[in-house]
Amino acid sequence: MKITEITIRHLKMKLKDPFTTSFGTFEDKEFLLLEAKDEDGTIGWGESVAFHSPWYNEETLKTNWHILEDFLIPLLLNKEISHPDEVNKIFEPIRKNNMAKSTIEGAVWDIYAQQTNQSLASALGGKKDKIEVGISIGIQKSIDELVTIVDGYVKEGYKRIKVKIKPGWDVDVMRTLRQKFPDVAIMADANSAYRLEDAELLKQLDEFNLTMVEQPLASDDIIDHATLQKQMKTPICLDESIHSLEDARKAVELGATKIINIKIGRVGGLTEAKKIHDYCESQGIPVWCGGMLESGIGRAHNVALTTLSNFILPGDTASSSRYWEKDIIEPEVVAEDGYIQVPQTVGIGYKVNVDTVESYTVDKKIYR
Ligand SMILES: O=C(O)CCC(=O)C1=CC=C[C@@H](O)[C@@H]1C(=O)O
Ligand SMILES: [Mg+2]
Repeated sequence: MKITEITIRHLKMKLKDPFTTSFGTFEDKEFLLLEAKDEDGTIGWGESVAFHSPWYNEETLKTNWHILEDFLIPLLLNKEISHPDEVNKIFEPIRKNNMAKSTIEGAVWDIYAQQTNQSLASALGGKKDKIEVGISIGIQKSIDELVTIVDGYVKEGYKRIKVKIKPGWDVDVMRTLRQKFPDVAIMADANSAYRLEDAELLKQLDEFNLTMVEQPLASDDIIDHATLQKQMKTPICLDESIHSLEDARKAVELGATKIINIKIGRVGGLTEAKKIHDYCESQGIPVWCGGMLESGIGRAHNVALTTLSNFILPGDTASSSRYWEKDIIEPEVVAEDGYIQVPQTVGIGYKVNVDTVESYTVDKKIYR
């Protein structure tokens, strides 16, 4: 396979529900979409999960465009490759910038799956024909509002409820949710809002039988999470701290985590995501697929990855309709009673509606 043309588009899609983070509240999702064409004219799609601002990690939409245009595309364009696993090797001279690397590698995987006449799930070695999914809910104005939202999603059949916590919005919130929903799988995502000094407070969460507490401490930490895990019954799940197989190995060996949230973009692509999955499986560490408010293309990649055997916990890949009035794929991703049927057609398994893509496109550049 030889990639002969790449198109980068900057899309701006209005979110149905504003997304609140430590950086503020976003009404829109702005992200890069990458369309790769090979010498036979086969087209593959990849999505950058880098946000418009560097609040989740150091990458942004603009840094991704720069790294893709000035380094990754020149390295890959018109180079003969036989398998997507080679892309990581070609990108080795470029440090970090995992989300930029993942954007282009995902498109190569899509082309490879089409050329080998199989679904992306099958190309990755996935066997499931449906995947279990949960829902991630942002911080709300009041606990009552949160309870109403959770109630709606539980009634829709989502298998796991993820809520964000931060100092002042944690123990009381989780106590109320557990009282209202005694039998629902509930987890908390702290997005590094706490310090090791908060251990006594975090230990209070052990009372609520949570499935996990995600990334309670610093986004570049492993050692303090190991200290905290020794003091908590609730399993710690790492997200932002894990950028590679090596990070996962060190975290597991140090006892810093009992569960890993795999996000394809954060770890540099599907090849590395699969390596982390396989290592965790060998160590008895369950994994699940995190979300980054993806459009249908990133959502499709997440669905395919989640078909691998050790994705045994529900992920954050909810229905397209939770995020978008109109997604850019047909059919849209639909979770019914907490399950998504895995498309068996070749490639990512969903048709990309290019007219809809163009309707959301605010900037575009073609590289040959
Ligand atoms: O895609 C989804 O719906 C999940 C989004 C989500 O929970 C997150 C996205 C990015 C950073 C965090 O806020 C959180 C996470 O850490 O998983
Ligand atoms: Mg997280």
